[in-house]
Amino acid sequence: MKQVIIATKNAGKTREFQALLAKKGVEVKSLLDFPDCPDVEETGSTFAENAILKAEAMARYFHTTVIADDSGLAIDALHGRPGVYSARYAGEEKDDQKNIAKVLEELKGVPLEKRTARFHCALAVAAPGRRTAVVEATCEGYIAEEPKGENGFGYDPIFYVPQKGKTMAELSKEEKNQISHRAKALAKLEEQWDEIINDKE
Ligand SMILES: O=P(O)(O)OP(=O)(O)OP(=O)(O)OC[C@H]1O[C@@H](n2cnc3c(O)ncnc32)[C@H](O)[C@@H]1O
Ligand SMILES: [Mg+2]
Repeated sequence: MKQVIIATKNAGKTREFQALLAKKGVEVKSLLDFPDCPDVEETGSTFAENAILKAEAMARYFHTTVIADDSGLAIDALHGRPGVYSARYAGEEKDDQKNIAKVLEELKGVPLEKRTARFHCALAVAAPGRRTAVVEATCEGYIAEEPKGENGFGYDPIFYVPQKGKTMAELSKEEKNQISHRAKALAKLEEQWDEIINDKE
């Protein structure tokens, strides 16, 4: 069985990688499968730096190739916030509802045309003794006036995708995986794929 470790403790990201990589016949393990693995401090100032920190720490820990995802939402009217602080925007407890409420409060009274935003995803591939590779992608949209939809995770209920006429949380998993920042970044790893996967008996 082909396998890859994604260095994330986020259940929503894990589900998306599982769906995206199932098509290739690759089994995804995330850090949720390894409850004892250490936390990595995200001290970088960019998505790429944080993805590299997480990937390299976990490649050392597991002695094998890992992919890390650092992602978040950049809102133009908020000068790019929440940005690299997306997970903890409303506090250390990483509460999606509180993060959404904080963003909507900050954007109160801002008209739709000024509510432009994008999701960013940086994926770092690290392996012991190898130079770490990074790819990045974005997905453009608007911040809705109120949350809508039950699918996805994080800021998906307030991220309006104009070409679909829906929020990201109203899209099916398959639809999100056709357009998302994460899917686009993963596609950029296509050429390196044979070196990334581990063959397990
Ligand atoms: O660091 P790991 O363990 O991967 O998990 P995390 O949740 O802390 O992940 P990040 O540090 O990359 O923070 C990303 C945050 O940005 C948001 N985010 C990222 N991708 C998203 C997506 O596809 N849809 C909605 N929100 C997303 C969400 O709130 C995440 O918690
Ligand atoms: Mg994190």
